[in-house]
This record gives sequence, C-alpha cells and structure tokens, in this order.
Amino acid sequence: METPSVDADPNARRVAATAADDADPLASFRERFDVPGTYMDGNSLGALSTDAEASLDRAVEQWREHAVEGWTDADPDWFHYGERLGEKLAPLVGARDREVAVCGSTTANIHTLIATFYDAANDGSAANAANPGTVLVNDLDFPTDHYAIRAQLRQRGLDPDAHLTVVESDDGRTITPDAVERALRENDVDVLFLPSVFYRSGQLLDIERLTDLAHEHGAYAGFDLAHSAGVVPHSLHDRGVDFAVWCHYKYLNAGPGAIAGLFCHESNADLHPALAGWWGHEKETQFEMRHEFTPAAGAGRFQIGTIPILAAAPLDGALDVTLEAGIDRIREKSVALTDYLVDLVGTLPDSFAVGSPRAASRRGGHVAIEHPEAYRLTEALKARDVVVDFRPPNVIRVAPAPLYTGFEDVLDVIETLRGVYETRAHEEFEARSGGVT
Ligand SMILES: Cc1ncc(COP(=O)(O)O)c(C=O)c1O
Ligand SMILES: Nc1ccccc1C(=O)C[C@H](N)C(=O)O
Repeated sequence: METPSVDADPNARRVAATAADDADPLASFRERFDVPGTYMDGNSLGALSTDAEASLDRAVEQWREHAVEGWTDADPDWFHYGERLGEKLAPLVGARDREVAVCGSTTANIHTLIATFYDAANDGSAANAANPGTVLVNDLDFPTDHYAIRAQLRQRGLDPDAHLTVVESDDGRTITPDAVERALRENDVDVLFLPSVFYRSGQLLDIERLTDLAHEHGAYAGFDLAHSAGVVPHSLHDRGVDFAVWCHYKYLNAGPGAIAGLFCHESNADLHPALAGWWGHEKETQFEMRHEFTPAAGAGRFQIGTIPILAAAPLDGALDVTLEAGIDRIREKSVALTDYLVDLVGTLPDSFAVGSPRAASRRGGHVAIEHPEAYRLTEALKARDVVVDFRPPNVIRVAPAPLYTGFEDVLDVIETLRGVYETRAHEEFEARSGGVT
C-alpha cells in the first residue's frame, strides 16, 4: 500500500490523502464500526463493530432462552466457548490448535504464566531451587507486568529487587537487543519477559532474535503482546516462543475489559499451572468433581475460573472482522498509516519530535509524538473530537487502527494539532491533575 506524499501545499496534501483512502482495499471495513470522532485511541480501547455487538446480543438472548442449560444447549455452547475462540485466534498469533487459551485478564495471565515458567526453571534441579535465577524485564514496561512479577517473586519468599533483571533503555524510548544480550550474559536469567511493542514509544521488538537469545542462555522466552495482537502478525509457534499474553480490547475490538488471551508452546504443554482452577481441568472429566486436578491438554489448562461469557462474546464477532480483513493486509495498512504520520510530524514546528523508531519494521501500530506540552495538547485535541492519549512524561500517542482509520483521518490529526499549537489553544487547559489518560 502506497503512503501518500506530503506535499508542501496543503491542498495537494489533502488530495493525496483522499486518493490513498480511495485505493485502500480495507476502506469498506470502516462501515462495520461506530467510530467516535477522529479516533486514534484503538491501542487503548478499540471501537465497537456491528459484528461484536451481534455476538454479544446473541449471548444475552441465549442466556434469556436457556439459562443454565446454555452451557450445553446454547449455540455455540458456553462450556467450550473459550476453546473455540482459542482456535479461532490461533492464526493471528501463529499458534497451533490448543496452544491458545482465552481467559482472565492480561495481568492475571502474567501471574499464572510467569509463576509456572519460573517454577519450571527452578524445580528442574536442586542447584536451581537452592539459588533461583531472575526474571528479565525492562525499565520501559507497562507497570502491571512488574507488579505481577514482583508479587510472584514475593510469593516465593524472594526479594524482587534481587530477582528481577531490569534492562535499561539508553534513550528512554527503546531497548536494544545488545542490552538484552548483555543482561542475559551477566545474570542468571530463568525467564525473559518482554513486550512485543512498547506501550509508549511503539518500538517493535525482534521476537525471533530475543527468543533465540533467551534459549541460548538457558532461559524461557515470554512476551506481552498487548500492543501487537491484531495489528502485527506473529509466528509464536515457529519462533519457539515459550509463552505469551495479550488483551483483546485494543486492536481486536472486543470491548472494555474483554477477556484476554494466552499462548503456551506445545513443547511446554505438560507444565502444571501455578494458578490452577477447575476451568483448566480436562473438559471430559471436569464435572466428575474429583479433587485431583487433571489439567486440560494444551493452553486450556491455564484457565482458572468460569469463562465470563459476556466478556468473551464480543470477541467472537470482532474476530470475524479481523480474520476477514486478514492480519497481513492489516499490518500493511498499519505501516502505511504510521509511515504517513511520521512524515507529517516532520511538517510540525521543531518542538515536536517522533519518539517511535523511524523504520516501520521496528514499529508497532502507533506513533509517539513527543512535546513538552503533550498533556495539554492532548486535552485540546480531545476537545476537538480528535481522540488521542497522553502518556507521561511527554508523549501524545496516536494509533491509526487500520480497520476503521484512513489517511485523511491521520492528516486531520496533524492539521488539528498544528492549528491548536499555532493558536496556543492548549494553554486554556489546566495542567495534569490525575485521572484516566
Ligand atoms: C503492555 C500491557 N500489558 C498489560 C496491560 C493491561 O493489562 P490488563 O488488561 O490486565 O489491565 C496493558 C494495558 O492496559 C498493556 O499495555
Ligand atoms: N485497560 C485500560 C483501561 C483504562 C484506560 C486505559 C487502559 C489501557 O489499556 C491502557 C493501555 N494498556 C496503554 O498502553 O496505556
């Protein structure tokens, strides 16, 4: 897909953006979504599609009709709802059947998988158990990942400060594979756990290389795909990734607080879940109600409690949209949109900087625009129905979600931002005082 040229003449710029939208093979998908304003926050909460609404409505109707019998008589039945969604999701992350489960939240899934893999690394030998290694993370992570991992280390009677290896960023935006390699060499790492895409800068890490590095140093490799699932294709099975987690409420458009997803490579399929629960029991014998836990085959064993059908149902319809569009075409459009955005930031005054990698191959689905006034500029944009978000200390995040965003929308963001800045309209807004951003 062609990225529109950024002409010096504003009219020519507009014409190029419109032409790119006209040529966009995914343009018609927008009609299936309700998109509030110029919406660039699909990496926080994706928009509602008619498909997601229909599958949610269907679950509500089946509840009305079947009540408890819905576990078996609903269509599709609720008892296997998670397994069915896992199979539907598998191609989006490059997994085999039974390597994906749909359950819990990203944070809960980090708890169970970090604990499971950390224990697996340490139960293996007496030497390890006596002197457990570390979990490798980095200082740009989304905070919940650290909260969960630290809590798991504390649960094991360990000092989290001594058992976390935190790779430090040189520039406050990105992490280099060399820094990760150095950390692996200098520490006894049991589990590497990194994001696929950084929530702030949008840097896309090289999962293949990092997985190989982890394995060369005797560590498991796990990833938080929150900012890539549904916008960047993955090959988790073929790359030998040990485990991964992600959410469905961002680029997969399954709604606020939607059920999350996880991957466990089939080579690790025999691990005992650290946070076991009856929904992870072998399905065939689950209702025999034995106190002995027989884990389900594959990733399904990491489910804990009853699947929240109403938080899972919108994912069913939402996945149809993404699968129909095709993850490779989605990525292609995403790259064109973010390339265009990066080019347009170059037309803004010098106080604006691109905080994301320039090379599209190293960038996820969003772009970080840095500015000392980022917070008030974000507020001024939102007041003009341009929905972006602010991430401290100085980032305006702009995520053109490919299923419902076009090139003219991207141009509108930048022209609105230029107008706000030139008229100093952002100065009418208060400095940051807390709350959801
Ligand atoms: C990288 C990353 N991990 C985890 C989360 C959140 O996890 P949860 O869905 O459990 O709130 C987010 C965003 O909310 C995120 O960006
Ligand atoms: N779950 C949320 C609930 C409320 C507000 C934002 C979120 C986000 O997901 C933020 C996102 N993870 C981020 O990268 O900032």
